[in-house]
Amino acid sequence: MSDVVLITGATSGFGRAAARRFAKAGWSLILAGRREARLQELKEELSQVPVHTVALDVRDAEAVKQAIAELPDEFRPIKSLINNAGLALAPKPSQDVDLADWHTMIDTNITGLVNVTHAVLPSLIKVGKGASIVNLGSVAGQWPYPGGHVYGATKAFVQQFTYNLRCDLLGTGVRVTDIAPGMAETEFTLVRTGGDQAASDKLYSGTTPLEPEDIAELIYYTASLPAHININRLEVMPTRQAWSPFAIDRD
Ligand SMILES: NC(=O)C1=CN([C@@H]2O[C@H](COP(=O)(O)OP(=O)(O)OC[C@H]3O[C@@H](n4cnc5c(N)ncnc54)[C@H](OP(=O)(O)O)[C@@H]3O)[C@@H](O)[C@H]2O)C=CC1
Ligand SMILES: O=CCS(=O)(=O)O
Repeated sequence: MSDVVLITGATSGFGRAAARRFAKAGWSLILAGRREARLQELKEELSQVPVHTVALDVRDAEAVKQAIAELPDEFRPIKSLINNAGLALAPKPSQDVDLADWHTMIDTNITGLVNVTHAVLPSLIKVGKGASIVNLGSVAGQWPYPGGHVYGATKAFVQQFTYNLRCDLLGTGVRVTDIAPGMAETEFTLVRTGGDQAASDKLYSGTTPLEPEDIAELIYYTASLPAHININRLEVMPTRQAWSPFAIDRD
C-alpha cells in the first residue's frame, strides 16, 4: 500500500504543485480545497495514483472532522499532513482595514490549520516513525512590514504552534516543520488585492520570484527525509529578495 498525504489548499499555488510532486513519487493523495471543479481537474490529471478529493472549508471544524472520519479505508492512515491552505488580505495600514478581513485571516490561517491538525493527529501518530506535518508559514511570521498586520501575526502563530507540537509529539515519531517562504508567484497576491490582476503582475514583474514548484520540492523533501531527521523551520526567499533598512519617521 502506498503512503498517504493530505494536502490542504490543493486547488492552487503551492498545494497544487505539491500534489503533483507527491503523485510523481507514487503517494496516494487526499486533496482539499473549496473549489470542487479544480479538485476534479487535478484528480483527472493525476490519475496515475489514487486520489480522494474533499471540497472543504478549513474554517469549519465539524466539516473537517467529518471529512477525516469518512475517509475511505484506502486513504488511511495519513502519513503526511501538508497544512497549506491560507491567505492574506487587505495590504494597507491597520487603521484602514475592515475588521472582517482580519477575522478571515485568523479563521483560515490559525483556526483552519488547528482544525485540520487536531483531526489528523491520531492518524499521524498511528503511523508514527516517518510521519510528518508540514505547516506553511511565511517570512511574514518573522519579519514585520507595512500592511503585514494580522497576516504576519497568523504566520508567527504557525511557527510557534509548529515548535510546541514538536514538544508534545516527541517520542511519537511524528515530525513537524514550518516552511516559511518569501515572495512566490501564485494566486496569493490576486487574493490579497481582492482580484487585482494588474497589481499581482506588477509585484512579480522585473524580478525572479519563487515558483510553486520550488516550494513543492521543499515540502516533498521535508516529508520524505529519513525518519530520524526533523527540519524545524525552513525559511526560503528568492535570491532577488532581501530585507530593507528600518523605516524612520522624521520631522
Ligand atoms: N505566495 C507567497 O508568496 C507565499 C505564500 N505563503 C503561504 O502559502 C500557502 C499557500 O499559498 P499560495 O499557494 O501562495 O496561494 P494560493 O492563493 O495560490 O493558494 C491558496 C490555497 O488555499 C486554499 N484556501 C484558502 N482559504 C481556504 C479555506 N477557507 N478553506 C480551504 N482552503 C482554503 C485555496 O483553495 P480554495 O480557494 O479552493 O479554497 C488555495 O488552494 C498559504 O498558507 C500562504 O499564506 C507563504 C509564504 C509566501
Ligand atoms: O507570505 C507571503 C510572503 S510575503 O508577501 O509576506 O512577503
